[in-house]
Amino acid sequence: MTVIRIKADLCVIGAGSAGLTVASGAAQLGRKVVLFEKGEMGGDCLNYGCVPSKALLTAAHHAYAVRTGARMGVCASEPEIDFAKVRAHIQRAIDAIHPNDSQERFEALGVTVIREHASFVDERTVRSETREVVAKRFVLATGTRARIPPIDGLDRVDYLTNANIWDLETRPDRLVILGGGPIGCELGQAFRRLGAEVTIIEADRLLGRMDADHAGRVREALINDGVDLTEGSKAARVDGTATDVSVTLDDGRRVTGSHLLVAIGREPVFDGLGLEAAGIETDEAGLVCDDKLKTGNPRVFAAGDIAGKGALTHLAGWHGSVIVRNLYFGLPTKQSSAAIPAAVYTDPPLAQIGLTEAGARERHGDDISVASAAFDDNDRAIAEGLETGGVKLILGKGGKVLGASIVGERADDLLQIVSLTVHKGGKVRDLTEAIAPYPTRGEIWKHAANAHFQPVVFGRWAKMWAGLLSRFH
Ligand SMILES: Cc1cc2nc3c(=O)[nH]c(=O)nc-3n(C[C@H](O)[C@H](O)[C@H](O)COP(=O)(O)OP(=O)(O)OC[C@H]3O[C@@H](n4cnc5c(N)ncnc54)[C@H](O)[C@@H]3O)c2cc1C
Ligand SMILES: NC(=O)c1ccc[n+]([C@@H]2O[C@H](COP(=O)([O-])OP(=O)(O)OC[C@H]3O[C@@H](n4cnc5c(N)ncnc54)[C@H](O)[C@@H]3O)[C@@H](O)[C@H]2O)c1
Repeated sequence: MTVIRIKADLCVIGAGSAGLTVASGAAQLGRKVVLFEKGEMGGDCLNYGCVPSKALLTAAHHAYAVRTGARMGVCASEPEIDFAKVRAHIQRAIDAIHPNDSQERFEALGVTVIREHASFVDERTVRSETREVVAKRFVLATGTRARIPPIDGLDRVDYLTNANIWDLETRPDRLVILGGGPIGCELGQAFRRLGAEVTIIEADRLLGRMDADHAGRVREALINDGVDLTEGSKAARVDGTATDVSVTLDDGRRVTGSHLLVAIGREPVFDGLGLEAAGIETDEAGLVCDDKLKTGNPRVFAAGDIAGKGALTHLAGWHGSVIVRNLYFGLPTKQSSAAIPAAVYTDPPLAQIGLTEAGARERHGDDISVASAAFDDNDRAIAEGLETGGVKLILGKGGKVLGASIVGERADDLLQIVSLTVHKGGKVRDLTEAIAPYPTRGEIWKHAANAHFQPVVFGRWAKMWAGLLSRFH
């Protein structure tokens, strides 16, 4: 086969959230961009991650609302789940978002899109089956895939991962999930609410990176939903077939199910990338790169999951933006300069930004304080009958907001109110200043901030001052 040679300003490998952000930014700035994608445009987020999982959860939460409406006088019987229609709803969501990430859109932006596997042949050349690209700069954005642990017998069972669970034509009857991270919790709750029996096996504690108290609210919700949850035990052995699995735990207990989902974390995708030829080093997390995402080869940058700095779509987008700022705007930007929020879309959802209480204590000892408020003291939450959860503000010296965590209805969106304060290095006082409409859940941040100032605002000196002023008014 003849190989066509191309010269470009930028060559991007991987058309997921990270690669697409860099490619569109550079192309809109008039750079000649070549983008390689060996699989689906849009990568994991659109096809096997965020979008299908959130669409599945939405269907599951509808089923839950039908089941529990009676407490508000809306009576309905147990919902009937048509799994084919649930799948159609997921596909509709993917199809609706697809045009943003499509080959056609990127070609219209002027990007040369090549749907082939790419690999380095030397420090500044990438080759695929039909093309060879020599470029000034390269971005590796090849993502991650499910990490498969070396558990005895696992390789003899047709287990599921986030990549193939969307192919199931019928709902699993009894789903066993290895891992109680975001994937285990979101998919576990979704399938449970859609009628499956679900067991989650978590080696440590559920949602271990999130605030422990707030993660506890998600734990309670999963247990109330009927999820069978085991924390602190690992799978030691797996037996069975694709539709009849048995997992033996390290404490000797046995868990059985019709399907097994492995969701214990991610591993970087380096396959056949020719990294040695390009002089690029790797470690367990991903490509070794500096704070501007430059690898050991000064022409090559890492972006998204493969950079080993976290696995989130908005982080991948931020990486893309950091690279475009540095290369094409001349704005020196470090990837660590932004606080990255995270949300888990269970019911209740859980979200956080900056340091957790535990992380802040580890770093700053007793120099921190925590201001909190609960949704059972928020009028909107009470009116909705959804009072679970609350917020925590983690405060450093001078009231600087070091971090925030929220659990409860719409926590994912509500976090954004405080995200700006954290991002700008703001103080707790900033949260007391804006007036929130009543009754909204967002009032809760002001409530927590006010709780911090309560002893001062209504303290002894304040009373004396008010007494003095009242003599003149
Ligand atoms: C079930 C699940 C739910 C998730 N939910 C959320 C969520 O709600 N919110 C959130 O922020 N994050 C979520 N994530 C994480 C999010 O999906 C990832 O962080 C994001 O997709 C990473 O984007 P990326 O561009 O780094 O990699 P990817 O999206 O993995 O894209 C990499 C692309 O590179 C291609 N590729 C690899 N090697 C080559 C090669 N040699 N040549 C050509 N192409 C190649 C691959 O085919 C792939 O399309 C979820 C993940 C999963 C698994
Ligand atoms: N809402 C979101 O933003 C969202 C949703 C899903 C996934 N994601 C991203 O995808 C990444 C991967 O998700 P994940 O849930 O697979 O990974 P994770 O690393 O976040 O969680 C994996 C969990 O599995 C446990 N574990 C590890 N080995 C185990 C074993 N042998 N047996 C049982 N448990 C074991 C860990 O203790 C951990 O709690 C996340 O880190 C996140 O960045 C994000």
